[in-house]
Amino acid sequence: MAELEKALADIAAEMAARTDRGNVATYIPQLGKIDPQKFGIAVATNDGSVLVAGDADEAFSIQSISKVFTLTLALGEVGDALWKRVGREPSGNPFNSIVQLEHENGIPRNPFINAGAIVISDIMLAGHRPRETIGEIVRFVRFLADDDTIAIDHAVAASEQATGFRNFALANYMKSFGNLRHPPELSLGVYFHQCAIAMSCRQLAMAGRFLANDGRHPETGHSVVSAERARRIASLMLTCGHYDGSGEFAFKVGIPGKSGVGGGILGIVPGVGSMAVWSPGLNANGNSQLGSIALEMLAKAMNWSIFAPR
Ligand SMILES: NC(=O)CC[C@H](N)C(=O)O
Repeated sequence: MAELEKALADIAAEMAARTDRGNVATYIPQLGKIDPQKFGIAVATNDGSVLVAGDADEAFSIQSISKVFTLTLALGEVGDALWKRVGREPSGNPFNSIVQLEHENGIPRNPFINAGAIVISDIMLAGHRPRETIGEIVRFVRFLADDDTIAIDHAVAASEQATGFRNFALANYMKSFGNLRHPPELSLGVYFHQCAIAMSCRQLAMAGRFLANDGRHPETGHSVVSAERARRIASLMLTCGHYDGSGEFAFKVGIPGKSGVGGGILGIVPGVGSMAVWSPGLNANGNSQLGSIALEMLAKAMNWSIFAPR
């Protein structure tokens, strides 16, 4: 544990000093206001410790990291039927790309690109009003993190709703193929609100624990998903969690991860623990620039690559 504590402190100190911080997302105006100097990191180990460094208790917009939680919920609701409407292959394209949908019958490549996550939101809407589905997502994340203070940042949701022209295009396009069952604006309403959930690194690391622990909530031992499902969700994080930067992240860090344009990354080391990092500046693929570097340093220091023999 002392080794991990030192690794986190060293990483936070190095990251505070770096000037190559990437650029904050400005296409969602509310995110453009965030201070790029922020840096936080947290690790929740399977044996119950939580270690943090930097701004690990400051909430930020989780954005696409929410797609891990909605995929988990939707699989619980409809099971493997979900895969008729969303693929499981890396897209090799930016997170908000529309190009593949035309040739692939409006079926998004995977649940972690925007198009895929909008279909997942549509699946979760079945039989519910948007506010009920949004409530279900927030309750699930609170349960996973063991923290009832987690909430949606409504200014971020409104900001995205007002400027989400790409996402409206994706939703309308998929609707034309029959891959959305509800009016696009309702599926998008769910999607924008899940992306606007605000969480700290500590809360995110806590929420990811079930994925590192064979699908079980480590404290209660209760099953959140089956062990097989936890492995499958983690495998998609590895292959698709960083969009067209997924190969690079797997190559350099070697753990399943999911990024968001708020600058957060959730990382999973099966059997060991869950971790979250936050630095708002993004690289060219829309993934946290220093967050990726920090996780690379941490995985190296702790020998956490999933490809390292245990
Ligand atoms: N990569 C992301 O985090 C993208 C999510 C963001 N809400 C969007 O739709 O553009």
